[in-house]
Order: sequence, then structure tokens, then C-alpha cells
Amino acid sequence: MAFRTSKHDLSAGDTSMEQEHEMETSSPTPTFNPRKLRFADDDFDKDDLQDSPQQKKKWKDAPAISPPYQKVRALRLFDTPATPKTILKTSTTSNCNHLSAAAAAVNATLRDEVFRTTERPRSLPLHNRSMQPQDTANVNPFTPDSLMAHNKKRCRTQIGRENLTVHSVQKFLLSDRSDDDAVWLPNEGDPMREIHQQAPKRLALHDTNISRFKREFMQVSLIGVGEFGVVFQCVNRLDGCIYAIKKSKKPVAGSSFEKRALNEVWAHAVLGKHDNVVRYYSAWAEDDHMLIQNEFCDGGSLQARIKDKCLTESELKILLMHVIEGLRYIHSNDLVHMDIKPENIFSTMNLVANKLATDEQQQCKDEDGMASVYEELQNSENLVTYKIGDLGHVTSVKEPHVEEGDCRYLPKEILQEDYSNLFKADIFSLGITLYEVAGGGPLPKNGPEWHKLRNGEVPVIASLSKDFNELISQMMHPDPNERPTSMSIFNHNILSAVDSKSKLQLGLELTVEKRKNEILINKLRDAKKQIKLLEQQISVLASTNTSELNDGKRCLRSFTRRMRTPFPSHSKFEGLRDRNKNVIANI
Ligand SMILES: Nc1ncnc2c1ncn2[C@@H]1O[C@H](COP(=O)(O)OP(=O)(O)OP(=O)(O)O)[C@@H](O)[C@H]1O
Ligand SMILES: [Mg+2]
Repeated sequence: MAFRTSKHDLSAGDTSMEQEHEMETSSPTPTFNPRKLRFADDDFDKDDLQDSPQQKKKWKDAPAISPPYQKVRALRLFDTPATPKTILKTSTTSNCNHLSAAAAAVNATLRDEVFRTTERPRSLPLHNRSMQPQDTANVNPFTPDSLMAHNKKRCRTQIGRENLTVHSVQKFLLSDRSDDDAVWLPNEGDPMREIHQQAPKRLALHDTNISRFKREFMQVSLIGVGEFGVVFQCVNRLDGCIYAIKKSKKPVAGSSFEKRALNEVWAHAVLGKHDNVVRYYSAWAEDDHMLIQNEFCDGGSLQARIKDKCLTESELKILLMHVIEGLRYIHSNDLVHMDIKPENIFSTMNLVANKLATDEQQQCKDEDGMASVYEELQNSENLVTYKIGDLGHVTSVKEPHVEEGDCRYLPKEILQEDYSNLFKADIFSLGITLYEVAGGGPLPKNGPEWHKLRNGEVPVIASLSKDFNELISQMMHPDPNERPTSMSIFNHNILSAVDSKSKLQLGLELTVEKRKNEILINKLRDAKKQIKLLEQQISVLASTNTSELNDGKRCLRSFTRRMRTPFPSHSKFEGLRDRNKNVIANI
């Protein structure tokens, strides 16, 4: 079996570090250099390697410019997902060492001060302390295609020192896409243009090392070990929430795994906001390892779930419905997962919904007869949500870079390096996953059984209906073009039947609506209370006013009486005399 793997990982990393260091020592002031990474592009490494000595000298002599490039075909910054543009709006950090271009942009205001004081972020490891902080950032190759490098019309820029004003950086990052043409395209003949048209390259992980894990997280337990990483359940010391933190087993910086690690982060950053894809929070490099902070899925992996018993058809429908939704979303971004399997499908048990149901149940016990519904919900198996995780093999269908996956789940065409229909490779993997978790496993790694499963000879699973068996074998069709799309599976009769909307779906919707109702009732109750309170205050005020009015009248009466008899009593007269004494003393 042959797989296409990256040939230039090491050289690219080394070269980029070398060049960056070279520039950083020659330039006292760093520059903001967003770059487009042409992921899986073999040429770019060659470009880096083929720099002539004259060219290198030219770059070295150019003050305050970015590290050398030969060409930047396109540099695009987007406002979705959390790319520099959106981060800029929220970022307030001044950590110059961070990957974020937006953070660098925000830091632009602090730039001069930072370098005058030459203070380094404390988290910088020793090997970095002599280096200038980097104002560079990777460009995520998985951000929506129309906004990406495929648009070759425009040459995106490296921002030279001369151009670097807070205003201009912000304009660059915050400009509307429709306004893109207005953004910094160096003029023909501009000496900066050559520098702007440089080859994209990746930010070396080694230079972005920061120390966060122990400081920010409390490690609770080890929850999983894969081929690439170990995953810990952790509590964030600040927000108190539980996360899954995946740490690469080996140091990846500078190794051939570096690109795989970055790939996973890029994919997560783009995809990790769908309900059926494991949610992503952040990622960083530490001690040359890659760490990814993800949503913690309390139900563990599907693999662990089927250890004791296989899934029933109704459970399979829910699994299929969730995973196909996740896949549909991934595919709609022109990306493919390429490693769908039970170990990479995680589940959450909707504890929140469970708890909500319990609370609601207690609150509404006698009010609306919903107790039985909530009880059913609470005990329902259907409260599970499946999520696609482990995005380390995600690749773009436009520029596929297929890494070796788990051959038990891959279709034949992928192993034959036919990447013409990658969407359908995911469909095959999901089909064989369903087959396994329904009781067809364990799956063969090779041999005649392996071939049978890929030649259209999928054994019927007795516990499943005819329709479901047919769907599985259709998904595992030897010809990728004959396999259904994620969209057609999503709309398949099996899933559109009422019961496949599942108690989960219906129950959750009901719970959410009840919750909303509850909130509105509480608000109404509060509003009524407020109105009552206000009414009371008004009536108190009104009565106070009446009594004050009466008091006023009384005062007026007594005053007029006093006017008639100026010193009605001895004591008052004493008081007046004393006051006069004070006045005289003050003078
Ligand atoms: N977010 C999460 N919540 C709960 N458990 C998780 C989570 N992420 C990972 N795990 C557990 O850790 C295991 C390994 O994680 P993952 O698949 O991401 O690692 P990997 O090294 O990339 O795996 P592979 O061998 O497939 O390349 C999973 O099978 C799962 O049991
Ligand atoms: Mg995995």
C-alpha cells in the first residue's frame, strides 16, 4: 500500500527558522507579516531551498522587512472562523510571541514600547530569548475556499515596517471582503513589491513554544491514547470548566509530524463549531509538543461504547443522523475527514439537558403534568450526541494531501491513490463503521475478508432491517460514484421517519422550549412584582407628599405666627444669640 506523504516537512521547518532568525537579527524592529501557507505545496519548500546567495544578501540588507519570500500569490485574512480579522476585534493580549496575527496587530500600538524596553514575554523558553518576537502568523489553508488562495487574482502583502501604522493594520484586518481591493496592494515599481511577493511558509512551531499547560490547567485524568497523541481530562483553573487536552506523544516541532499537528489545529479551528464535530478552544506549542484544547466528550469514544454491546438499529439511526450531519458540514467546507472510525467518534451525554430535565421536573411536578415526560427524558438513552473528532487527517478536496489513515476503514480507491472522489471515501468509512458497531466487527486489516468488504460483498447483519442493511452496503459500494452523498443520506427515508427524529431531538427541543417558557414566566413574575413595588412606592410617595404638604402648611402657619411674635421663647432667643456670636467670632 502506498501513501502520499510530505517530502519537505523537515526542510521547510528548518529553512523557515533560519530565514526568520536571519531577518530578525538584521532588523531591529519586527514587522507584521501575515503569510499565506500553501499547504501541501511541494514547490514552496523548493523555493525556500533555492534562494541564491545574492537574493539572501538582498533580503538581509533590507531593513525592517519580513523574512525572504520569492512569491506570495495570495494572502487572505478572513473574518470567519476565528481568523486574525475576528480575533483583532476581541484580542487585548500583548503577547508578541503568540501565533495570532491579530494579536500582533493589536500589539502594533505597543510595538515601540515593547522593543524599547526589550522585555520578553515570560513564557518564552530560553532558546527564544535572544530572538525578536515574531509578528507573523500562519494562514489557515482550510478557511473557506472562495476567500482563500484559490483566488489568484490578488497578491496579498507582507506589511513592511514603513507601512505599519495602527490605522493601516486595522484597516487591513477589518476591511470588508468587498473592500478587499482597497487593501494594500503595492504599486508596480514599488521596491516593496518584490518583498511582498514572497513564497509563503509555515511559522516554525519551535519558535512559538509557550508554557500554558500546568499554569492554566489542572490535569484530572488520562482519557485516551491514540497513535499520535495522549488526551487528558483537565479543568481550566480560571473558568473552572472541563476540557480534553490532546498532547502529541512526541515533540513535533521540526519533525515530520509538525505539519500533521498543525493540520489538526487548522481543521479544528475551521470546523470545531458544529454540534456534531468536537468543539475546539485553543492550541499551542509547548516543549515542542502540540497541545490542543478541545471540548471534553463525557461519553467517550464510540469504540469504548461498543465494547460491551453492539448498537441496536434505533441507536444506529441516531449515530448515523449525528455523524452524517457532522460530515455534511465538513463536506460543505470542501474538506474531508479521512479517518472516520469508532475511535474518532466521541459522544456527550447531554448532562446539562439531563439536569435541566431534573430541575424542570421538580419545579413543574404538579403544574403541568410534564413529570412523566421529563422522567422519560432523563432516563432516555437518546440523550447522547455523537461528535466527529480527531481531525488530524482532514484535507481539502481542492488540494488533497492524503495522509496514511487506518486501513481497516479506508476504501480501496484511497489505497490505490485515487483521490478523485474523497467525499465518498468518508462515506465508505462511515458505512463500514456502522457495519462494525452493528455487530459486523472486528474488521480485518487485510486478507480476503478485507477485499470482500470492498468488493461489494458486505454480509447482512441479522439484527438490522433490510433498509438499513441496504444503506450500509450502498455506502460501502466499490464504486465511489455509486455511494450516496452525505446530503442524500441525511435526507434518507431511514432518517426522515418520525421516530428517527428521536426522543433526543424531540425531548431536547421540548426541554429548551419549556426552559424558555420558564424564563419568560419568571420575567413576567418579576415584572409584576416590580410594578406592584412601584405602585406601593407611588402611593407611599403620594401620602408622604400629602403629609409634607400639610407640614408645609403647618410650618407656614407657625412662621407667620413667629413673625408676629419674634422671640416667642427664651430658648430660641438664646440660640439666635449664640449663632450671632459664632458669626462674629468667624469674622
Ligand atoms: N474531546 C475528547 N473527549 C473525550 N475523549 C477524547 C477526546 N479526544 C480524544 N479522546 C479520547 O482519546 C482517544 C485518542 O484521541 P485521538 O483519536 O484524538 O488521538 P490520535 O492520537 O489522533 O488517534 P489516532 O490513533 O486515531 O491518530 C480517543 O479515541 C478518545 O477515546
Ligand atoms: Mg484517533
